[in-house]
Amino acid sequence: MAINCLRVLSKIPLSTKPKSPKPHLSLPQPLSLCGRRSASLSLGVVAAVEAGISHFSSMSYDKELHAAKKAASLAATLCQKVQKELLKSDIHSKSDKSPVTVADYGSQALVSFVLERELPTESFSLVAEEDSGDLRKDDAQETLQRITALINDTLASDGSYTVSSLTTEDVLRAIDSGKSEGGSSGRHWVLDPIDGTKGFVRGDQYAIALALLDEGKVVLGVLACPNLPLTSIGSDTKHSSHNRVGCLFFSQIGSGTYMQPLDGSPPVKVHVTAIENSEEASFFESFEAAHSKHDLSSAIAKKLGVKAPPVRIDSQAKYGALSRGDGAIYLRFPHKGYREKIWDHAAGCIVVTEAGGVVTDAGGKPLDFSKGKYLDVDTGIIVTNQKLMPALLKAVKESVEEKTSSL
Ligand SMILES: Nc1ncnc2c1ncn2[C@@H]1O[C@H](COP(=O)(O)O)[C@@H](O)[C@H]1OP(=O)(O)O
Ligand SMILES: [Mg+2]
Ligand SMILES: [Mg+2]
Ligand SMILES: [Mg+2]
Repeated sequence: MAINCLRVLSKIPLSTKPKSPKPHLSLPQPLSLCGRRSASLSLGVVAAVEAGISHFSSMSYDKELHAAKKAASLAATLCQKVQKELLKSDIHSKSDKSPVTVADYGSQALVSFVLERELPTESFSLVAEEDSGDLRKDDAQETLQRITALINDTLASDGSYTVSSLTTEDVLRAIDSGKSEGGSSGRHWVLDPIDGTKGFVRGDQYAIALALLDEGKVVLGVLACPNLPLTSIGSDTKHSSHNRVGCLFFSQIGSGTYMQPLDGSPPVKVHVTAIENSEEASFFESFEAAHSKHDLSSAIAKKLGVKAPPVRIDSQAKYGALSRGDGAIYLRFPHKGYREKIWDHAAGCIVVTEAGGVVTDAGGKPLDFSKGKYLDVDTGIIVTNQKLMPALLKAVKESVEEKTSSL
């Protein structure tokens, strides 16, 4: 079915914006996020902001967005095939890491190949999670052949490219296109070919997360979430095994966030929740306790008077769910020593901010994607709507201080 769906998707006109979306605020992120475009800004800052507005909002990234949607959708098809095989196999082989390796590399090579094909005139820079080092080893040749066959099958069933089959060398080269370091000048694609590996192996949530940086700023993002139900997964919603799954979220700076089924049905504009009372809020966090401190999130939620239990799911699907109002808050506090990477947040961040949300570190600073592969964040990452952010920041600050002083 996914294959037919991709055929449908590829027939969607180049412009991915539906006919009459009401474009909302197109301020550059750091200021629009905090709603701080006030009289207290100096004239110099205002001038810089205006310059930022005209630079980014006058740019159209339609062509790049079309390519990104196509790349992420094809990668999703490839990952779905692998996950299906993985889940068919017995418990013993579930602990075998190779299926997920095949999907990680396959997804990265496919995205890289599609972007280069769709945008042949643009210089191509990709910052991505995987590299081909291990695949070039002698004992990995069988795996490399499996990956190559999987990519060729996926491209053949889509039918949009009249390429003769890719060779193993083409695949290695496509994976290694992802070796860029990113940074504050020029354009860089940012890719997590499978975000939420643990969820992928369990048969739960994962995402293919692709974003574009222009001069250090995220200007578009696409999140393909093959297992995410099309309807809400909030704490107050009843889950049914009949729910249709497979969501594609996409955003372009200044144009809002849209969600469409991965089967290619038309997109709808989405917004974060309008909840103002933190007692009514529910929050998302990692499924894996090793990825985020659940005890700290509970302390923060308690301070805010949150009644609903946490919704724990893997990957940047959390950002997607938040962008359509399934929950109000996302809390992420990695354990000491872990450094966040740009590919784990770039697409999610624009998907939420263009849907009206706010993404900052625990100190209230916007995330800075211009420093290379890593994000330097204070303590953690918090996400909510504009109304709840002041109370959330206060609760985070107090809870972090209490935790530190109790050590
Ligand atoms: N020790 C860790 N702490 C925090 N995040 C981690 C850790 N190890 C891996 N990750 C990354 O966290 C993200 C998923 O977290 P979660 O699902 O909990 O939100 C993924 O990007 C995952 O990488 P990967 O892309 O390899 O899956
Ligand atoms: Mg990741
Ligand atoms: Mg990954
Ligand atoms: Mg990984």
